[in-house]
Amino acid sequence: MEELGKTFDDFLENVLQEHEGNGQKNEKETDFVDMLLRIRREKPNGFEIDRGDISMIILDVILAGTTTTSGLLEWTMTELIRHPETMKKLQEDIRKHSKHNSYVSEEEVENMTYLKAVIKEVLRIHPPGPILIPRELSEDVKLKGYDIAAGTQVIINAWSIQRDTTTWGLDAEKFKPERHFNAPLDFQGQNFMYIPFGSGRRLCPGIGFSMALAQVTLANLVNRFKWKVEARPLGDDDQYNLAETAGLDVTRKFPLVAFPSSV
Ligand code: HEM
Repeated sequence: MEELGKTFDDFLENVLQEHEGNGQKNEKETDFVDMLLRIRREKPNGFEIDRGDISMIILDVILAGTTTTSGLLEWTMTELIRHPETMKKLQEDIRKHSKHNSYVSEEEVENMTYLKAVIKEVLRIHPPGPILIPRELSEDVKLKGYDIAAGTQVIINAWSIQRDTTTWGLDAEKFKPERHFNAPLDFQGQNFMYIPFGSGRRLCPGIGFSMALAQVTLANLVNRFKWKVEARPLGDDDQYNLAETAGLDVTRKFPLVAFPSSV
């Protein structure tokens, strides 16, 4: 573990040194690290950040922003391959809104309501961060007849909240994007039956970034190719495809191996 920490510190140090070497040459500033370095240099809002803060922000983005988004895409492809009808409807939605044959743009994705419902549904039954960030109570609380003392650590199980049949109905375990049509649920965590990005002060700050990335990547993967997985010779495919890892972020236990062919 110490070794890993040292390697990571070296990696962050190299990234910073390389970008500091760029100075102000990167005028377009499309690079996230250059942008942070400019904020440190120019303090545009009177806000100070130091080199240590920048390292920690880069670390946050790498730790919190990579497997969550790639896991979401892997679960989405898994569910689409398990549900060919949904895959077909999604392809129709994409083709209806996209002018190009070769790619789907970020602007076009904005109008794809079925695509958004598919992603919402995947975040409901496969939330990549299923137990949120643990909270500690700052004062004694009485909740639904339970006394919870100040200092108690509370773990919120979004995974099970989002599969609760009392709020989601008897088919809560079923993958059904249509349930999000005309539903007012968003990702802001104000409706506690749906909290894939958490809620309150610690709400995920990466919602906009991860949604933009996931939507446009998914639209292009589905629009351009037909996808197929190899049938497993024996055993229950669902048990294999839906097995989850354990941990703070939860991905597929057995990676998805899918083969594209042209449409
Ligand atoms: C599908 C993608 C993602 C999902 C499902 C997700 C989910 C979550 C969840 C559930 C939390 C805990 C919120 C809480 O406890 O209330 C969280 C926190 C966080 N996420 Fe994300 N996240 C995703 C992508 C990203 C990305 C792309 C970034 C950064 C670029 C990011 C950065 C963070 C950070 C820094 C925190 C900690 C916030 C804090 O403690 O105040 N996440 N995320």
